[in-house]
Amino acid sequence: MATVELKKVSKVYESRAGRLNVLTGIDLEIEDGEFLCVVGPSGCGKSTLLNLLAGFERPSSGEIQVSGKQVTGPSPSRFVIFQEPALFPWLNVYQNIVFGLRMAGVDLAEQQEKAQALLKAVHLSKFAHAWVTQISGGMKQRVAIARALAMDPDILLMDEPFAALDAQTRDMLHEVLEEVYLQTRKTIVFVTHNVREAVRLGSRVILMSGQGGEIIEQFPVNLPRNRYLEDVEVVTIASRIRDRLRQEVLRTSGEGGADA
Ligand SMILES: Nc1ncnc2c1ncn2[C@@H]1O[C@H](COP(=O)(O)OP(=O)(O)OP(=O)(O)O)[C@@H](O)[C@H]1O
Repeated sequence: MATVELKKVSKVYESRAGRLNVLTGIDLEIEDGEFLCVVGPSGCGKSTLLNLLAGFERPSSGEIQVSGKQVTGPSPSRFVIFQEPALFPWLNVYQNIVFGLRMAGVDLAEQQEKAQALLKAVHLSKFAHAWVTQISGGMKQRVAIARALAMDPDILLMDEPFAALDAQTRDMLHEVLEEVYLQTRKTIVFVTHNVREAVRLGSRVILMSGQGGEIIEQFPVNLPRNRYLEDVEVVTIASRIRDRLRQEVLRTSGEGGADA
């Protein structure tokens, strides 16, 4: 169980330039097994929200609880996947996936069993012994997903994980992630600039304000899976969100925006 609760969470950064209210009074509940996507204008505090959930940073006020326990720092039960997969270049695909298990002292047979299942889940069985320096960006990100799942976290926190990939590779990663989600029902919080990606993947999309870091609207996505970026329903919901996002960008006269 990993129910996440944010209670009046605010984050303020103080710098020589002044005080920056990045998040203000965020109240949010994320259900166990929910796939929550976060969109909003550039610089609105999406990554900050994820960093607070990860425990990399502490709220200036308010509280974050996971399954009733306050988040006070990072934990292997909340695994973060970034845009750059940060794999160990001196290890092959298999060794990267089992790295955390090895460190945790998991016995060899269990490491092998888990790795084989994960390699299959991310469609990399044939590449188990490839060096990570020799595989594509999309494959690297699949290794990162498998490495995260090896630790069996309660929550996956994903910060624009597919933003650097070409459209075709991104489509494939959407399919892999959706399969993984359907198999594991992990709670996922996924930050993206791409509204259509958010609707294609999420069971709910939250839209953040351009300034002051509030949630201005929430969009449930009650569409059956598997979904595709081109599905009429996906496109329709995405265009509603994009219109609202455009209004917000204009309102705050920011320079940010969102991809289609
Ligand atoms: N450690 C920090 N110290 C000071 N300001 C910070 C710090 N981290 C982030 N900020 C500022 O907080 C604001 C929100 O940043 P954040 O990265 O959370 O936004 P974002 O919505 O993820 O942005 P983007 O969409 O461009 O990735 C930005 O103005 C950023 O410059």
